Amino acid sequence: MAEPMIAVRNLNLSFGEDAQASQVLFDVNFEVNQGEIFGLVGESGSGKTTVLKCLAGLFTHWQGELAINGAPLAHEIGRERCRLVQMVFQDPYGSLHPRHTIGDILEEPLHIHQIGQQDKKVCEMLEKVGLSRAYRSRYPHQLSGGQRQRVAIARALILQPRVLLLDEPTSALDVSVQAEILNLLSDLQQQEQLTWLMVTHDLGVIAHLCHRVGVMQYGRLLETLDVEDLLHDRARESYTQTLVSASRDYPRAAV
Ligand SMILES: Nc1ncnc2c1ncn2[C@@H]1O[C@H](COP(=O)(O)OP(=O)(O)OP(=O)(O)O)[C@@H](O)[C@H]1O
Repeated sequence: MAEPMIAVRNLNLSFGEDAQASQVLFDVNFEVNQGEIFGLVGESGSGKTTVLKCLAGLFTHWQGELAINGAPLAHEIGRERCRLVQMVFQDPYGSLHPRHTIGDILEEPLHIHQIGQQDKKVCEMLEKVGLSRAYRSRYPHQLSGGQRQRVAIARALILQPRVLLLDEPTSALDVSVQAEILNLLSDLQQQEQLTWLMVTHDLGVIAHLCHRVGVMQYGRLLETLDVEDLLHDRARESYTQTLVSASRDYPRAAV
């Protein structure tokens, strides 16, 4: 059988030391296949973002095994990891350098990885995310929230990663632009057959994009299930059923 694109095995992580240590991930296990979109859901503080940050190399003191396409990830982040795994953050306001132009922001990863044809690649990537090449000379504060998130997505994709990690990619955006960004993400995923792991609170986002879902509570993965089973009340765990019904009662509340 083919290796999963993402493998998370017995992932544990604590913050602090000795008596002050607080464990936030407990033996988290799941796999995501090539081309699949896997959603992580669960209440605030359950550890979803922490799992993404371990895979992205933003936390390095985890224990367990992480692998991309069968190759184990080292704890320290290297250049190769950046080419394999990229992350899009929730807040497009905070994630782009305010004094760099959009052109600089998109060229920087190409420069670091010594990839040629930078100008051409930046223009192609802008076009892919629905922005004209005129945006290259603009600064982040001159863009709308939706346009900034398009730039953040372009920056994440410019190195052609195998895996994209998305942390609530639409929740900081105005409701009117959320659907635009979701449609863009969905188109890009189909074109590139990328593997995605995304954190979301929004049942609508899960229904629109995800194939399978992992449900987290208190740092543990309670169950994984197909999105169809989640949406049709076929979850095994009563916690999952409660999350889904809470989200139906309050469509924009936490799932
Ligand atoms: N750098 C850190 N230092 C100490 N504790 C942290 C740190 N980052 C996260 N935590 C703790 O880890 C736990 C899990 O946080 P995490 O951000 O992964 O939750 P989450 O499920 O993504 O929540 P949300 O949906 O609110 O983003 C929380 O209790 C949080 O306080």
